[in-house]
Amino acid sequence: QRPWAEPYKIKAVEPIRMTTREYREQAIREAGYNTFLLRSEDVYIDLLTDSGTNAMSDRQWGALMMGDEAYAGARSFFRLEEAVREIYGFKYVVPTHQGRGAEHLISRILIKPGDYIPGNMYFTTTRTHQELQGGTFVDVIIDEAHDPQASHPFKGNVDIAKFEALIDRVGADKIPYINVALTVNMAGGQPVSMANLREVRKVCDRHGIRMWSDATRAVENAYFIKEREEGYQDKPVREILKEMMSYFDGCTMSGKKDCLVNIGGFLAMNEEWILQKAREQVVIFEGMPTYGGLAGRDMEAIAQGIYEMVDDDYIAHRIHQVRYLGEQLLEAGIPIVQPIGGHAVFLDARAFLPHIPQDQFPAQALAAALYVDSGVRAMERGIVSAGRNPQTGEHNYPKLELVRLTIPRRVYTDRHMDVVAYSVKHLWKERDTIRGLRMVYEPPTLRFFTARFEPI
Ligand SMILES: CC1=C(O)/C(=C\N=C(/Cc2ccc(O)c(F)c2)C(=O)O)C(COP(=O)(O)O)=CN1
Repeated sequence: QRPWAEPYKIKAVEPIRMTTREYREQAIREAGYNTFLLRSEDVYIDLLTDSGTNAMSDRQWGALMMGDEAYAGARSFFRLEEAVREIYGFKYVVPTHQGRGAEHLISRILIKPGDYIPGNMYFTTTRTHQELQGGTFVDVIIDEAHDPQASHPFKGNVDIAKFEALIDRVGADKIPYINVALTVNMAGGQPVSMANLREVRKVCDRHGIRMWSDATRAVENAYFIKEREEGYQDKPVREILKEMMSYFDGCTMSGKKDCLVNIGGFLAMNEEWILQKAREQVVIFEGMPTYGGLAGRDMEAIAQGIYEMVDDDYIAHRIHQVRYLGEQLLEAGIPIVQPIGGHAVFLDARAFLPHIPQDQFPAQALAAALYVDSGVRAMERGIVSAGRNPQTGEHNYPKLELVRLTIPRRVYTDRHMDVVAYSVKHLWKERDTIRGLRMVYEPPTLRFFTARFEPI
């Protein structure tokens, strides 16, 4: 079996350095045991996020020089529009500074106070913008998604019965749209099948409910359909993505993931009245509709990234690199979310640290311990990220208490993955020495970004 190699060669490098353990113990203390508060220069291998941390290609860097910085009607906007039309298939697009800019616009346009927005598991910024408009997020994902060890091939699927039960309970006129995330970040980067998209479309058509996508990692989703769904093995990912998006009325997009850029996003749609509304709103919050908070050069980079992201060799390598890390941990008997997701390996912190109760923040403690052990930065995706219930003020207690090892695109080699695996295996042997944390500073919203902790 010929070994996998990256389908690219390196043209520029950015030195990284390993620090000492005592240095890292000091650094994590100063960062309040919150990996978000570490300085990048103190991080050896940065697996905090795949958002905006991807390497651009020579063509993308070259495209920056072609950026048209005209305030209105920039050429670069029309190149972005053309790429979205060709690859995603939507008629209209409004650029935004990043994904949550698009979430903000669509929430303001479609959600009225008292509305319900069903979705396949929550995402932090998505739910926050729905709640800011007086909407209530309702989780309609299949039960398997909440079980880290359940090995369902499409754990991101919408549970049609749950969706229809919500419609029966509150009425279709209280549901402006269903938000289908492709893939489902908080479930472990899990995909939705094409068959499920068709079923959701049928329910939406029957009740006149719009079908919206959070298409942030839709190319990874397309790759899983190619691998796992009958009839798609011989189709290029580009074709699978186009079919997936054809079931939707529109999408929000964080270009910082699939589209291989460091900043940027967009709202895309097929209905002209939504385009009109988005153009009215975007000038208030992001900028003219032909730049939406982005420089012309950013739009050029996104357009080029949209063409590169559907290259079959590129996406196959991307998915396999994540799997390469996950499989090493599975071989060592380390509990991770299965099947291995598209953008990250998720450690099951509840199973990793059964001696730490959830309100002592096991995933937060594990992420901090990993950094001290090896300078690898991961992200907490458990009770801290789940925040508090707006009605009761109580912690939300998610079933999934996870540490996300998120692999940026085209940045690290498999040797970096070996270093990460070595460190996680070492921690696994020493897991009984890891202690719980108490939160000593808690911000009111999206607390995980800036909260501070101390060891108990
Ligand atoms: C599926 C989806 C995302 O993954 C996403 C972002 N993701 C990030 C950055 C991040 C966001 C929120 C956090 O709680 C978080 F800790 C990390 C991430 O690392 O995964 C956005 C929003 O896109 P924006 O970041 O371009 O605005 C919308 N939809």
